[in-house]
Amino acid sequence: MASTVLQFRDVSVVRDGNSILDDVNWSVASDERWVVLGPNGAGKTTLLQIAAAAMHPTKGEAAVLEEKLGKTDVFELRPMIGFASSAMARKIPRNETVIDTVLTAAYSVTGRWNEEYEEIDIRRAQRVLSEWGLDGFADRRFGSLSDGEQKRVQIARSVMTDPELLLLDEPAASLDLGAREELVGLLGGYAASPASPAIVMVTHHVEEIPKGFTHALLLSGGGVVKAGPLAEALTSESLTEAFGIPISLTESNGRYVARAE
Ligand SMILES: Nc1ncnc2c1ncn2[C@@H]1O[C@H](COP(=O)(O)OP(=O)(O)OP(=O)(O)O)[C@@H](O)[C@H]1O
Repeated sequence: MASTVLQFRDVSVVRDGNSILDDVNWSVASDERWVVLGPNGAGKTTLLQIAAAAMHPTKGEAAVLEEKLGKTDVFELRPMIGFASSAMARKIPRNETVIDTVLTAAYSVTGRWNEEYEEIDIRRAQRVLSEWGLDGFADRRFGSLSDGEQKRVQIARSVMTDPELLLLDEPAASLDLGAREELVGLLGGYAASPASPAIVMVTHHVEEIPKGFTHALLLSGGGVVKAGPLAEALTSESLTEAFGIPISLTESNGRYVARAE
């Protein structure tokens, strides 16, 4: 049976007197795959920070993997959460090999020192690399990879620990069309597997929503415009409201295109 991996009740975040998130109510079940959309400054990254147990709400209550933030040891919680973001990627040493970039996730570090890795971890890292289309890349230096390959390594790293919740902050940002489609295809396959964890992906573009994603959360100005199953929450009307311009959304075979009217 599905469990609740995220439960936000009236969550607000205030910084310098500004409300960054405003009374957000949201819940994510273990078998759901969410896309989070909204204009620049809507609060998407802040929402992910709370989901990652990296930030506490100023007001309200957030539970992550059924543990209330503020009443649990976040250092025990964080290894159960996979998080791929450009901020995380910046911490990966450029000269780290791809296999070590993924392996070090098992030890919650970036940059291999003198750790001895278990054979079981090495085999898992090789399997994860293969799942993300990175066969033959194990000995390459992270900094020598293309943007698309680096993004896939970041995701491989974030699923290495077999997390119960996977958070992706703009995984397809800066990718060319071919690399984007390759990543979206891999994410779609991953999302469709019942063995995969709950996924929350922030993106700026509906074109980047993989098939197999089930729910959408639209944010604007720190507040929820719409949240729910994709077919109900992701519409021309909700995008128009979130972005403040008339937007027309079309869906074809599980993929989306949006443009201003
Ligand atoms: N520590 C802080 N102090 C003051 N304001 C902040 C702080 N952190 C974030 N903000 C502001 O909160 C708002 C929401 O930021 P956030 O990064 O969550 O938005 P976002 O939806 O992820 O934006 P983008 O799409 O541009 O990445 C922004 O206006 C940002 O400037």
